[in-house]
Amino acid sequence: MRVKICGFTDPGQARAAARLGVHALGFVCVPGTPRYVDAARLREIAAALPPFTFKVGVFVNASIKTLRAAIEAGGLQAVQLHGEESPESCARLARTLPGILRIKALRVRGAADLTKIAPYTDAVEAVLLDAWHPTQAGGTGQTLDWQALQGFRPALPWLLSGGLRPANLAKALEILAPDAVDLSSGVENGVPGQKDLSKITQILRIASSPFAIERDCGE
Ligand SMILES: O=C(O)c1ccccc1NCC(=O)[C@H](O)[C@H](O)COP(=O)(O)O
Repeated sequence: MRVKICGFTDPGQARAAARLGVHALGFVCVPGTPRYVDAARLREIAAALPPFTFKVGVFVNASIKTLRAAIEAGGLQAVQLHGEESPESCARLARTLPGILRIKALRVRGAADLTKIAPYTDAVEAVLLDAWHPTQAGGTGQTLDWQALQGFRPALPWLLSGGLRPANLAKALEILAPDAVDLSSGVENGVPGQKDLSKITQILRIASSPFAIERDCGE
């Protein structure tokens, strides 16, 4: 099970997470949100990371100019799109941003929302299912209804996100079979953007062997 951790703001914490074996690191490039990193900070974090670290920028309805600036500053390999980006605009990014993987994030309130995924099948490389929230585009700590997603097998790779933490990851992986998991607030110490390396270590352990781990990761 691949693990993506999102919302790093500190170069030292990002480097430590990469060294622990986190597969992909995410950086929130959305001004006005609590984990926002601007281009200068993104550059600083990227410079602190070991070679070959997979870096993902997180955006909401960003312009091509904004995407390009962040890709350049952070040496990003992928963009994760949390706004109302249409399948057509995602498909166009293959030409405007060649070589950059596209992940479309969809906020899911119920099984009916899953019908939104099919139009993205040929437009992005992966979808990320996040929890629905009336005002926040991500990082909410809210979980999806995992039972309602049981048997979910989209035509493209998918990441499970939304409210995952050491105490519930094994349970989520008992019910669902995503290609990767994505976490943010569940591996923080209560302050947005401040990651807790011991929680990240627990997550990596659970993700590598979810059914062998006793659920002793109480909150
Ligand atoms: O994390 C944010 O602050 C954020 C803000 C705006 C758009 C997206 C954002 N996060 C995207 C992520 O990939 C998070 O990891 C995902 O929403 C899950 O967050 P959490 O429920 O806290 O694990």
